[in-house]
Amino acid sequence: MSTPPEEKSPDSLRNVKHVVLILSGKGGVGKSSVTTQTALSLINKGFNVGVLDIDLTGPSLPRMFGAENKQVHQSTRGWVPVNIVIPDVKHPERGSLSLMSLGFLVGDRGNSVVWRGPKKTAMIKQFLKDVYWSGPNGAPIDYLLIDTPPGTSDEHIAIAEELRFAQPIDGAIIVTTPQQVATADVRKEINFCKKVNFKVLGIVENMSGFICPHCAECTNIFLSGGGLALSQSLDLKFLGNIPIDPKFVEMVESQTDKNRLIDLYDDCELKPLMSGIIDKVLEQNCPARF
Ligand SMILES: Nc1ncnc2c1ncn2[C@@H]1O[C@H](COP(=O)(O)OP(=O)(O)OP(=O)(O)O)[C@@H](O)[C@H]1O
Ligand code: SF4
Repeated sequence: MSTPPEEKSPDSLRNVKHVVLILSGKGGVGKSSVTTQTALSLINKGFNVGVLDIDLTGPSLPRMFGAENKQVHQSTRGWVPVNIVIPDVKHPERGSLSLMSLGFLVGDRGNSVVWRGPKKTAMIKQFLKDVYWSGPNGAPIDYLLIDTPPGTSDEHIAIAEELRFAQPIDGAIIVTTPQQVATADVRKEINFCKKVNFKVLGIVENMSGFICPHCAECTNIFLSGGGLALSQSLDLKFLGNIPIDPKFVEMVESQTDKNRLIDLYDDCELKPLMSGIIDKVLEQNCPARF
């Protein structure tokens, strides 16, 4: 018997090899920053990356990538994401980056979206189905990163339902902060992954210490090490710590068309740390979707 059309894997993911979700129990722990840096790291390792910003309450990725004024358009194959990084002769080792965010559709960043459950769910499902993902010249997207809203809400259930037909997906990176690891939110997020059968690729402890802008020394202003302890107690992989680096925020704010985040990030103290974190994800050798 053939599969009913609504139960097919979303066509938009046909050209996507790996899907990774970025989750956090609470807002403001740096999920979007970790998504951004995961994307930058993967590009620097030569992968073609797609980023889907599904955080409908506060889509922040267009701002992080300095693309707030860019526009998406529709083609016969679906929404065409914004090209943030395309291969260039100066950096042949880099991959590409394309971004789709609700922020491009609602425009003004102050125009926050206050949709009720069913409308949100419908939007998320449409986002997963209707974006035409493709690398340069039709090359496959190696990694699609999905930046989800914080918590385990209706939106997450919608994502899980939609991705059920897009297996195998690699799984989820859980972002926490040193203060948050002791709370129930992270455990809830991990239980959610178990329930919907998403593999936890590992835990990242963000805002773990502070890099001094003067001497680059890292000081633990809050307790550190909770992320590692939590991973050990739940038998999950600990991917690493990312300290607060005021220069990272400065880089995000100082981008221009000629001075892009991908270039500025080369001088960021967080770059090698993030590279090590991503290596720990890659070494898990998750099977590609095709
Ligand atoms: N390691 C870091 N170093 C410096 N600044 C950081 C770091 N992580 C996050 N930030 C900053 O903290 C703020 C909140 O981070 P971010 O937007 O990534 O969090 P979030 O969890 O995605 O939030 P939300 O739930 O609102 O989407 C941003 O201004 C970001 O630039
Ligand atoms: S780490 Fe402390 S002592 Fe060193 S430069 Fe920074 S603020 Fe000053």
